[in-house]
Amino acid sequence: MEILSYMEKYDYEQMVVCQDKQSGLKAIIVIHDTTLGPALGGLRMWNYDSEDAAIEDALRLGRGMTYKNAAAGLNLGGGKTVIIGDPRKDKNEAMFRALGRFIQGLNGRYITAEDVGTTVEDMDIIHEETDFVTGISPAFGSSGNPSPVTAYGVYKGMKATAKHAFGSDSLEGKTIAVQGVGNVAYSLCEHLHEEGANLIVTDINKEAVQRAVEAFGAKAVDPDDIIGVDCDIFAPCALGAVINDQTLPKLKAKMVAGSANNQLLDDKHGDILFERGIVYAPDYVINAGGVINVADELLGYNHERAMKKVEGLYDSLLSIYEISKRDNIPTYKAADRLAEERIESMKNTRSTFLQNGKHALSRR
Ligand SMILES: NC(=O)c1ccc[n+]([C@@H]2O[C@H](COP(=O)([O-])OP(=O)(O)OC[C@H]3O[C@@H](n4cnc5c(N)ncnc54)[C@H](O)[C@@H]3O)[C@@H](O)[C@H]2O)c1
Ligand SMILES: CC(C)C[C@H](N)C(=O)O
Repeated sequence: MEILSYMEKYDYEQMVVCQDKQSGLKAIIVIHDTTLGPALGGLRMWNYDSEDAAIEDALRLGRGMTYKNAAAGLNLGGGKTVIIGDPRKDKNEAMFRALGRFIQGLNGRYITAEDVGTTVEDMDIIHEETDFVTGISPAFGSSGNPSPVTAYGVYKGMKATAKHAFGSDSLEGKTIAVQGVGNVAYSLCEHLHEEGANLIVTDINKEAVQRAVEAFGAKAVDPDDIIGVDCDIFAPCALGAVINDQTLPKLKAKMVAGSANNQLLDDKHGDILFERGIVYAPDYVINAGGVINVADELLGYNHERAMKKVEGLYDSLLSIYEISKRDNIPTYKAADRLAEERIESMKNTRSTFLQNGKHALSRR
């Protein structure tokens, strides 16, 4: 890919390519935009098919974090890191220590946390080398694993979306197709099961499927079949770009609401959902619970305060649906507009002259 042209098109600030031969670390850190504050975004470890695929994923995810943090009202910019490798086979301590040193070298421009393929234990190792990591063990006064909080936010957001799509926020008796039952989705299924929803699940990991079948009486289907099952709600909770030209014709759900980042392959797929009357919960709004939770660490972690903000995702989504209805625009566009307006308004504030972060006359 033409990296610099892509970065120019979407106005990225920085991409750092990290290599450490001894530990096998091959990582890409992307900082998209720091207008609102340091870039906070998770660390994904995935067995990418190619370096290009990893770079593209890091770039897309980093930009998504700018929008997520802005829409969530956080004073944080957006960034992301990916490590190329199989999280089940290729992890070692030195790899995360090496990455921690690269992150420390950015001097606070980027702060990391968990994403697909990484755990609290990995963050604890990174923490040996840098302060710029969140989601570490609660023993350090940190917030721990963000996944259950992300799941709670998705659950609340799903209820708000159901209110808009079906006229009631009850999920009792609704059939919900869940794609990927990993950390976030398992916890989401607990909430949905408790409320009386019928679950259909899939995963490329058979053990994850079995766990959900046993715990929630979920029906299991093959990964290729999940998109076309008869259901009320499709919940993408695996990887990105699942709403695309191939999957859209098969989709039977009335709404799409899940934890996955970058669910739309392209904006045009959000337009098609809107034209078909399928309510789409903008991914970076509904899945912001985790980042809201880890961001609270920067203030001195307070669980109640963080959860109160996560509860607010219900109303944030209702406001987005209101704008979408009023202005007859797709929901993803309504969300983008809110995020972009916040960033633009702060750009102006940031342009006020300060010398080394201080008032110009502060040496007197
Ligand atoms: N962890 C968080 O707090 C958080 C916060 C916001 C967004 N997200 C996003 O939510 C999604 C899930 O994150 P997670 O932390 O639960 O990750 P995870 O790795 O625990 O779970 C993802 C699951 O998806 C499965 N999967 C991958 N490809 C699949 C496919 N093609 N079909 C079916 N299943 C597939 C994996 O086997 C895994 O079980 C990701 O897109 C992530 O970026 C996570
Ligand atoms: C900061 C982390 C909790 C980020 C999370 N993986 C997300 O995509 O929002």
